[in-house]
Amino acid sequence: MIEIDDLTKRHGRRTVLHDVGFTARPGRVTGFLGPNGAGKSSTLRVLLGLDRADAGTALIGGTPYRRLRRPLHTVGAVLDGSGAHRSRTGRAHLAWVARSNGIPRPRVAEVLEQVGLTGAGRVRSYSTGMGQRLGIATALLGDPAVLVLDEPLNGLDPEGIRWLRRFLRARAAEGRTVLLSSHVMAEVAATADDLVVIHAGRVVARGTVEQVTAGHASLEDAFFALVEPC
Ligand SMILES: Nc1ncnc2c1ncn2[C@@H]1O[C@H](COP(=O)(O)OP(=O)(O)OP(=O)(O)O)[C@@H](O)[C@H]1O
Repeated sequence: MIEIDDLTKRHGRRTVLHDVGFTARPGRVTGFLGPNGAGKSSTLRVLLGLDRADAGTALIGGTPYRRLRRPLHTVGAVLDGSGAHRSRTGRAHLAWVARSNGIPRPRVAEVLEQVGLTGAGRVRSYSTGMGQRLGIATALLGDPAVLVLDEPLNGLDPEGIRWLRRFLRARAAEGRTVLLSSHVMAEVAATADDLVVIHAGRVVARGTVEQVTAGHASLEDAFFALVEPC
């Protein structure tokens, strides 16, 4: 479970998050949707302990990230690529992360299998989709109940997008909490159960996909009705 309450974040005199609040629940994929600069990454950075909020709370399983005793076992995050060195193999990268977090080595083969990267070589030869899968494999190492992905669809081809949609749905079906930020509306509508729409640092809608799109032909229409000034 992810619980975000009244989050406010300022950079200098500019407020980039205004009382942002929402919940992402276990067993569901929550789409975090908004145009560029809306505040998605800022929210996720606070959630993942990379930045401090000026006010409000962001909890993962009831605890702020910085107080988690075993973060990799609680939340898996995919932010900017895999973070792997290009001259390493994906397997070597995962083995290194596992070792430095006290995760048993056999887990590496399990996560490689889960993301379909078993036979892959050095990271420098990876496509965008493979890099994304390696990031996801890294996030899964600690078998966390919560997965957070920031713009995971960027640069993926149709096959990669389909794979990711099925993969995230399967993780939610296992009872995990999946939070997925994106500005790709049609894909989010096809993947998510719940939506949180953020615009100019404020949550402008939240609810199930059906609730947020009610009265509109598509999520795209609902989105523009929410974010465009009348
Ligand atoms: N370190 C920083 N200093 C100043 N302003 C910042 C900083 N980080 C983010 N911002 C501003 O905060 C606002 C929200 O940015 P954020 O990256 O959270 O948006 P986003 O919804 O993730 O957009 P994108 O899809 O473009 O990544 C933007 O106006 C951005 O310029």
